[in-house]
Amino acid sequence: MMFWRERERETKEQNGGPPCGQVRVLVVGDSGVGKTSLVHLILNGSSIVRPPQTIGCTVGVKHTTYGNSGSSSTSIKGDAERDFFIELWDISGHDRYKDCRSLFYSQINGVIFVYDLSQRRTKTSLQKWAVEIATAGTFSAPLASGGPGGLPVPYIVIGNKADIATNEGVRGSSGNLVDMARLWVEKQGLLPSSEEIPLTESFPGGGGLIAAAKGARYDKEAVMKFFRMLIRRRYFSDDLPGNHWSSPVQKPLHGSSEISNDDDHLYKSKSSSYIGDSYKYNTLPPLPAQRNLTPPPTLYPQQPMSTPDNYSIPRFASTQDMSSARYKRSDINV
Ligand SMILES: Nc1nc2c(ncn2[C@@H]2O[C@H](COP(=O)(O)OP(=O)(O)OP(=O)(O)O)[C@@H](O)[C@H]2O)c(=O)[nH]1
Repeated sequence: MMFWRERERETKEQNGGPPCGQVRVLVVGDSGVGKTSLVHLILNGSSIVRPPQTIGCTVGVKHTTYGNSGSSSTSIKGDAERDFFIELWDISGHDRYKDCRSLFYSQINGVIFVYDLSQRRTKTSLQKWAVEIATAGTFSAPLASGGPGGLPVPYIVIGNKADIATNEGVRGSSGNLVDMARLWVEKQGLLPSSEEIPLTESFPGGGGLIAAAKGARYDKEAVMKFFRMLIRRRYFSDDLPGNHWSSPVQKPLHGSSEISNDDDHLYKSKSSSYIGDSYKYNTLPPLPAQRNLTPPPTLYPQQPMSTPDNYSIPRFASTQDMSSARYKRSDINV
């Protein structure tokens, strides 16, 4: 038995590197915007009814595969399918963790910014989050130029709670609406792709809710594409020195449905609930210290306290939105 396991391991290693890999994604945004709910949905495909308030940071891990034995959209020529783990670091948005949360900004491959479509200030404060991460974080496989606030890794922006936002985007939450949202999250998390969205009568809300559910289902695919893009950048890009499994025959595919351009800092989604933001990028190149950090040999979750590269990188800090109001959990009336 040991013999075969050993042989299998050797074969995989001869095939271009260790059998699995890992990318780290921060999930950030103001308290109560729905980060924990979103992570739970990504990991489990179902809603969480009463998410606890995150204390500091919670890490969830999603398994996926990437390589030529998967779907054509994830294929890499000449490369066997491998296991990858997406670490989702759900950072508490509460102000009480403001001074210590930079502990978690280590070896970042990508960022998911989350805001509440019904609370406009949660969107404007994303710039502040971007500056904080860019200033205090260390990055794996950084981009050649910085994004919002100097952030040197790809990111997506997710507008959550589409079910309670009006077309104008500013309506406060109410208890009933939150209940409706829970119902919606349950439905959209459990629906197989072939199944129709439930009839209008199933929901107390009407067409807007159904549209939101449809949009969210579509965007789950967008999130997976984002993860695959991060895997490709870290492990299959010829441009990044020190990456595992990079070889002339392992060039990234540039399929039309994939996020193939590394300069696409922001993944732009067309759907209603995942909304691309038109950040203006500054033109600062990444500092030498931010150049590609050597990835670890396996994909097991990294321990933030033991990471040797836990240092601060002084970067240009935007003053935009520094005055954004505090967002209280009570504002969403849950
Ligand atoms: N209406 C509605 N409510 C949602 C949605 N997603 C999450 N919620 C609710 O919003 C509240 C806050 O959600 P969380 O996931 O805990 O928010 P968070 O961003 O992780 O909050 P912190 O842990 O404080 O940073 C909970 O009551 C959720 O049920 C949604 O899409 N629509």
